[in-house]
Amino acid sequence: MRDVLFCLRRLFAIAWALDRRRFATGATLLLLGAVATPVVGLAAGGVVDGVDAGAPRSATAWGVTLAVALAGELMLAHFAHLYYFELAELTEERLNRDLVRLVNGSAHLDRSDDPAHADRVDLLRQDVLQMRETVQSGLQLGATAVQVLLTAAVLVTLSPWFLLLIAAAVVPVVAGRRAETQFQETREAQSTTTRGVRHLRRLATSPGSQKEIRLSGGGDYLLRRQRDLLGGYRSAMARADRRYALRRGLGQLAFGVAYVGAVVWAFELVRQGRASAGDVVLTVVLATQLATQMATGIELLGTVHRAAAGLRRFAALEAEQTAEALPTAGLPPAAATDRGLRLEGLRFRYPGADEDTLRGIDLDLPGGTSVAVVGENGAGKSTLLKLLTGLYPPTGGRILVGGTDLAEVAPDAWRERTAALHQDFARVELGLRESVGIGHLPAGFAHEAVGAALDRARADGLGEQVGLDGVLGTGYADGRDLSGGQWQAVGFARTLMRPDPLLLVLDEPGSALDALAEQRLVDAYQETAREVAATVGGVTVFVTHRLSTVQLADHIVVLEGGRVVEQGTHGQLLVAGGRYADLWGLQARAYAR
Ligand SMILES: Nc1ncnc2c1ncn2[C@@H]1O[C@H](COP(=O)(O)OP(=O)(O)OP(=O)(O)O)[C@@H](O)[C@H]1O
Repeated sequence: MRDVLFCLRRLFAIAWALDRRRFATGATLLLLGAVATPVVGLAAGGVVDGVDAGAPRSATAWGVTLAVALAGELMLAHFAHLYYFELAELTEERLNRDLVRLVNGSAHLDRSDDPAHADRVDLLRQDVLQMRETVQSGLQLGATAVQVLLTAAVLVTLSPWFLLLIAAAVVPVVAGRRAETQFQETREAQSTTTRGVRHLRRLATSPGSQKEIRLSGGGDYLLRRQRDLLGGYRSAMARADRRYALRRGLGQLAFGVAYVGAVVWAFELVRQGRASAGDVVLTVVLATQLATQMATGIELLGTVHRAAAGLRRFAALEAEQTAEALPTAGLPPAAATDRGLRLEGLRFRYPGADEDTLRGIDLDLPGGTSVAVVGENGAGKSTLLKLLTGLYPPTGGRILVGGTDLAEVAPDAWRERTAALHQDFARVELGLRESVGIGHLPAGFAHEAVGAALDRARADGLGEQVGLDGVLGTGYADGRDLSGGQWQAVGFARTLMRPDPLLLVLDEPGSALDALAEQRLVDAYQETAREVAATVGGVTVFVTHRLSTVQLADHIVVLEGGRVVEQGTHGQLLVAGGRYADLWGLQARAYAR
């Protein structure tokens, strides 16, 4: 019951804050409709007693009451629905917004990389979809509770033994709750499977991956994988469903026996002369109503109870995020720095991983320089960039920005001074202006600012082709899909919206570009970096596998197994004849062939 009260308190508080008038009117109409239900029983008994006693006036008065109560029961519930339906929609929307804020509100990305957290967020997305129904169910549950209480009060005035009927009515409630909890546990245990199925479905149907799936003929394989996953899921859920139905059925059976006993007892009271024929009708009507009310109540309780589990998940996430919320306090980063960045004994281990990805990195990156980070797949290059941009806190060592430990700098303020294009950049399917302008909201999507960012990213041609208000992506009827390189250029322009960044980060610009386009992109970046270096002394760090691009950097860092194994200029590293020289030789031979 605690769960149910918690859920109702929370949802009603949101609904009340969103629209008091609608909430109060909907609830009042529902309650009036609830009162009408037991009145139907009283009036039906009154009619029978009136007729039995040969009192036509009384019978007529009760008849009119019966008609009004029946009409009220139907009409009031209908009008109430008009009010609370919209309110429920508003509540669901609000929770959706809260979820987006929560998922994006933590200081670091650690949680997003945790599969258990991903499962929880996935469940929460489904939970929020149910909240609309829950608000309605919660209000109806309140009205049903009033109905049950009134019905019970009337029955008890006939005979205290009818209390047993009410006690029996609790059995299906308890059994239903148990069944619901078990069902929920099974559902949660299956969340990894459902997430997997959804991923496979998206993979097989989304425009982004469909080309590859079709060409590789992998569709059948994905379907088989889905079938296998679903096979296990369905049998687990079918078992849970059967257990659920059995527990609830047994609960209902207990009430059914008590119901028959109550009707028999009413006839016995008449036989003893302690009750009238009208009382028997009243008992039959009310006991039937009680059965329906309890069944409805269990159904509604189930919905609210299910939602309570979701709201608890929500509250837990909220509490965790509040504890880890982006601290607003902290030092501001230096307005300008020629000391650049310094990494001291930097170590990092991903949450849940068995070993460190970065194993003690010491680097000096003076302000105004461009730094290329190279190394084999998995060397830790992208991880290093994530730490520099503050997406993760180091698990050891520190990063100094202009001499100040990054851990002491306000994360928000640091983010405002970094511009980053990651390997898995976002394809923001909105208008070109928004897709670029979202990189720096204070600029207010202004034509000049967005146009300048597109120019700097050398994507002005795209601006002319699509138009600043042209819609990107196939998610819209009038949207236009872009090539991988064009999407990257939009992402690049987005990063260049940031004014005066102290750190510019570019992770594998060549992943979607040909060599020439990558060179243009890096040139554009270098140019921006030079401008920034001249004004604030920013550092540019880029990761690429193309050494033709790397050679232009002021400083080259070679990572291997999370450690710096070499560093220097292109010339110095070639002379040193180490790892970099080997890689250079390999790529030069490949080009010469
Ligand atoms: N979110 C994560 N959780 C756990 N381990 C991770 C995560 N991201 C990366 N790793 C691991 O950290 C190591 C370094 O990954 P990283 O992406 O930094 O390498 P990289 O040098 O950028 O590789 P690539 O050239 O392939 O992009 C890899 O072994 C990878 O499996």
